[in-house]
Amino acid sequence: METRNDPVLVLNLGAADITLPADDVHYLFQDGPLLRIGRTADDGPGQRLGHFVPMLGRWYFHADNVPAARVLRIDGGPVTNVRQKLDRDRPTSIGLLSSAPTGPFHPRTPLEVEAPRLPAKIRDDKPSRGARRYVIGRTGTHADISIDDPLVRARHATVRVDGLGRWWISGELYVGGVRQMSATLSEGEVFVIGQTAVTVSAELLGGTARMPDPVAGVREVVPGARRPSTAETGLSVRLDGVTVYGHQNRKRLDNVTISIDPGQVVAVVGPSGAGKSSLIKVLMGELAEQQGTVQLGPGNGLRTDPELRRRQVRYVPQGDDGLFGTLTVRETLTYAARLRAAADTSAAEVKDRVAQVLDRLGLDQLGDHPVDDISGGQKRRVSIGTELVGDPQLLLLDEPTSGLDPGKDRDIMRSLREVAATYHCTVIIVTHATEHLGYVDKVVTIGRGGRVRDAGPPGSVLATLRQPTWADLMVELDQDPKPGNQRNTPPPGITRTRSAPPLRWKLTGLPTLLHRQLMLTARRGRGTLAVLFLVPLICTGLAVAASDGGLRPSAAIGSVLSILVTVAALTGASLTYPDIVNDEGKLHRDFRVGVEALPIALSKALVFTGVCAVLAGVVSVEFTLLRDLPPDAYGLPPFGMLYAVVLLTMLASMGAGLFISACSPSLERAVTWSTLLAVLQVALSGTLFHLDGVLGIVTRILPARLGLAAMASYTDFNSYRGPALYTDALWNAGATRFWLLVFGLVLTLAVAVWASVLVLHRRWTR
Ligand SMILES: Nc1ncnc2c1ncn2[C@@H]1O[C@H](COP(=O)(O)OP(=O)(O)OP(=O)(O)O)[C@@H](O)[C@H]1O
Repeated sequence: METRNDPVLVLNLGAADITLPADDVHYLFQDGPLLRIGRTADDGPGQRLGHFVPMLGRWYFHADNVPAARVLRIDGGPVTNVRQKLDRDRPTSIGLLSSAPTGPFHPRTPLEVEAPRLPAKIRDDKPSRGARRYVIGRTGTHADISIDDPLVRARHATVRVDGLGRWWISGELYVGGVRQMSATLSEGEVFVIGQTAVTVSAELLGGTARMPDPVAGVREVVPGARRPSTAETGLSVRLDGVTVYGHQNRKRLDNVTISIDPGQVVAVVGPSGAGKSSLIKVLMGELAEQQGTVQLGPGNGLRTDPELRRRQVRYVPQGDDGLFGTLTVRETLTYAARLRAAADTSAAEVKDRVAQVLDRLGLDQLGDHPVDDISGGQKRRVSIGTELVGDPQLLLLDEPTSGLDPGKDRDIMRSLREVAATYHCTVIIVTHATEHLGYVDKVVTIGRGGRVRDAGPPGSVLATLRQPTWADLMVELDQDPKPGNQRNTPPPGITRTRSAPPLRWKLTGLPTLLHRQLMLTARRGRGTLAVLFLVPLICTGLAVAASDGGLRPSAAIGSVLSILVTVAALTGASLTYPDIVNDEGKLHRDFRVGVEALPIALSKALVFTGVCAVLAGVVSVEFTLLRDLPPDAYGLPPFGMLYAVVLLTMLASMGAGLFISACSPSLERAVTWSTLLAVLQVALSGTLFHLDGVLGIVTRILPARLGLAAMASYTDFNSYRGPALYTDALWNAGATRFWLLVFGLVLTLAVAVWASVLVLHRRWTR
């Protein structure tokens, strides 16, 4: 059976797919106009172009050299890297230069393909050494080719032009939906930079570019005046025969074919359960089309990189989900703008963009109001504005008018119409509300079973479907198809899974998220903050009352140790267990625009580390002022030991709380798990039970047990406990043991945060 480490590669060089088993390297040869695959490196005749190699569960194509790479096309796109990762979830097509291979292909059987069109002399031409470099960058910077897109950096890529007018581009771009760091493209070919599709055109270079005679070789292109980008904005959408199966092979979408032009406003209507949300998820790349194809934008290809989808498709969730109520409208849009912009965007640019959106959505008077204090309709505008600050190309909205008063829903529909016009953005609205469909260009009606019944201008749909009103149409759609027709067996071999964004350990956006988390924590309200400080203050009082001797050697310090670590452990977990689960909708929204789970989890962990540092200080100072500390040991002063162990116990528990929050589907579930954790930490810290054998080992993952053991080791607790009481080997004195326990707490924290990142990523890509 195929495993992750044992993948086959399916190659398509024409009508038939061929399968390369993962047991060996396979070599690619060019014999004039013929392509063939060999099992050994010198399996000629012909020139060897490179080899396919399976490595760690993936397939790569290694070109033998740059000219060899340049005569090939993989999946219709140029081969610009000598080492290219291949997609093993779909057949990979290989051809020579721009020609598509024809006829069936079999290993070791020569294949007829069209010969390269360029004369050999010209084929390897490069821009001359002195050729001018054009900078592609964001509008408002000093770029030669300026792109009005917040995701484009000031110096995003550079272009040099060769004698054939081909663009040699270096920088992060997407060609055919695949990410590349460099590419060579001819006039008319399309690449995506940031989220914007750009068509290679001499026009963009300033209009005075002279294309020399190809055979005469390379000549420098004369630079002209800087001019605005002619890059396309607003994504076109083409779905062709898209089918998605759900539970028990019921169709969620059935053979959906739709075509939407750039800048159109489209409403998707249909009864509950028809498949509207499924359609949106397919467009976002969160649901795989099991049959058919989805194409976004011009020439993006069908293998759109999930990262590109995150940039190009922007989603406004239902209701207020996705907004932090304690932030002001301006803060909400400012954080959103920063998270949806290139890293080198200045504060002034962000401010400008936010001011523009506030103005266009009629929110400028409400900039300083907390989101909690504005009306439902205004919140919807803020939610739409949250995506507009990123200058979207394709905006998807889930029920933007649900729950609004009549009149307010019309205002929202009207502003979406304006949004499409001013932002040159394609807008797709899923809605149950049919009263204001006059504002849209096209209505897509979906009936039960995920079938598109009609798609066209609002006026024509009712006529085509022969219904007097939209209400009648909804009733009719709800009944279609008759029960029993809905279940279908998917054809064999179409278990296509979506290509989810891979887990990336990138910290992009962390400063913004940290700032936002600080504001959110500070705005938890005076009452909540007071309780946060009072609980450790009062509980430390109990530890003080437990023994006059404090942490001086005596049999009574067991209770003191127990209370101190319990305070630390419970305080730490209580800070975070409700946090992610409460913010899940908002954090998922950040993830959808390209922020990784790592900075999201880390921003919470770092801010709560700061809170723990203060609370551990409260506990340690209060206790030190009122009671004695143990004698010095292991080169660490007693106050340092008390503060460090209380803080690390708090932090490790804070990490465990974060993990619980990341795993829990609801707040109720998070409360249950954190209560269980609290009980375990109190009961199994070591002073209530004699923890030996397996229990003694297993409980070492509990922060309270590690913290108590570290303090017990520092105070040499085993040596003066009463003979009637048990001793625990973990409590023995010894510098190595003490520092190992401290390390154990740090490790618990690190593992908990790491596991939270994994769980969050999985949750958002499932
Ligand atoms: N996660 C899922 N797994 C499997 N099937 C699902 C899932 N979610 C929805 N479905 C099914 O897919 C079909 C379409 O559901 P979908 O949510 O797309 O409809 P909808 O038109 O958006 O409904 P509503 O207007 O109530 O949100 C329904 O039959 C539903 O039961």
